[in-house]
Amino acid sequence: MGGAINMSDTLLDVRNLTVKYKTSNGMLTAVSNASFTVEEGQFLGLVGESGCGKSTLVKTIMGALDNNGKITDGKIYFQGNKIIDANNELTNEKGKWTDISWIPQAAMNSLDPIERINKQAYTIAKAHTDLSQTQVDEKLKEMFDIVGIPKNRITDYPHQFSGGMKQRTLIALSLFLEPSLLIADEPTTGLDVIMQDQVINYLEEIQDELNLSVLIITHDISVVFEMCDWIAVMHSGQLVEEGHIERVYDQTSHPYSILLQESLPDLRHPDQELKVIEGDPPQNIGRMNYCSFANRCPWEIEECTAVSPSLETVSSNVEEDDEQHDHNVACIRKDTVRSEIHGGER
Ligand SMILES: Nc1ncnc2c1ncn2[C@@H]1O[C@H](COP(=O)(O)OP(=O)(O)OP(=O)(O)O)[C@@H](O)[C@H]1O
Repeated sequence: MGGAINMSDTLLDVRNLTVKYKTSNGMLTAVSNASFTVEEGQFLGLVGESGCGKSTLVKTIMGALDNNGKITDGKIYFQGNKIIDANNELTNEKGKWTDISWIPQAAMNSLDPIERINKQAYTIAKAHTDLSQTQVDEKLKEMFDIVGIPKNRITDYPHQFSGGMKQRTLIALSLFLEPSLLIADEPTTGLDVIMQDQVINYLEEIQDELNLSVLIITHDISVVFEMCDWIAVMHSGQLVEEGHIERVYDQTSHPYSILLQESLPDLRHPDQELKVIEGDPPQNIGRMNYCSFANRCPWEIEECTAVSPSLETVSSNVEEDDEQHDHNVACIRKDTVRSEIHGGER
């Protein structure tokens, strides 16, 4: 788990974002009224099962939404500047691409197999900077050092690396232009446990050495508990729980997060019996004026299908102004759920 961070400036600020896709069945809501921030130096883990809208959120931030996708509400700010809103207006395009670096899902396969790594880095650099090949090589060597690959291997071809090394090469390639924010989509998926561990360790090292902010997108809540300072849990387009990792781990409060935690192996409790989350998320066609988890939720009552719950701070036993311990949950039954699960701890 990541260490304590110094809360300072807000780097990324996503406010009330709703993104829809035009489909043959109507407008599908992929992200509904989502708000969250990434602070300087923070590791935020955005977690949820396949199809919940994680990639849509990231593509929106990067201005890379599919053609049939549209922001219907909300705004995104980066370093205080609005970079995108419902008019798809991009106000800071050049800055955005060098300050935010994105490793898309399955990006390992996007490394060009017939081009040396340092040449690929030069191609990336050329699009944004005036750096020479020699300057690129120097920067890349520094990054190879941080991710634990010998510097002299910057001239290798991708096929000369193992899966974990390729993933770390991608991290190096995404960092050598010194972005403020790295967005890593499923950085450990498809790697074996040892390589997953390596990638996690190197990302932690990067946090220490570069004071970088990282948004990690994953379906694996244990990866988030292992390496992030903050967590945001998403279910079928809605952010359902978010907060400081320690609080969310100790007092998980949204029914989906509770079941998600019980459905995946927990590195701290390897003997725990795994449960299955029954049912499927709804097809969010039209307005989302309901809780997307209602039809799968053991605590569901009629009202859950009649309102879209917003994130609200849950009671905590720390000082009220201690922002680092914020813990927000979008569930109209959160008090009942919390008292059943955590009893007197509330
Ligand atoms: N171009 C598109 N057109 C129509 N629907 C789409 C499109 N892209 C995504 N969707 C739908 O939007 C919803 C969110 O998809 P998204 O890819 O953002 O989820 P995800 O959480 O990233 O899933 P995964 O982890 O499998 O990539 C899903 O219901 C998906 O089917």
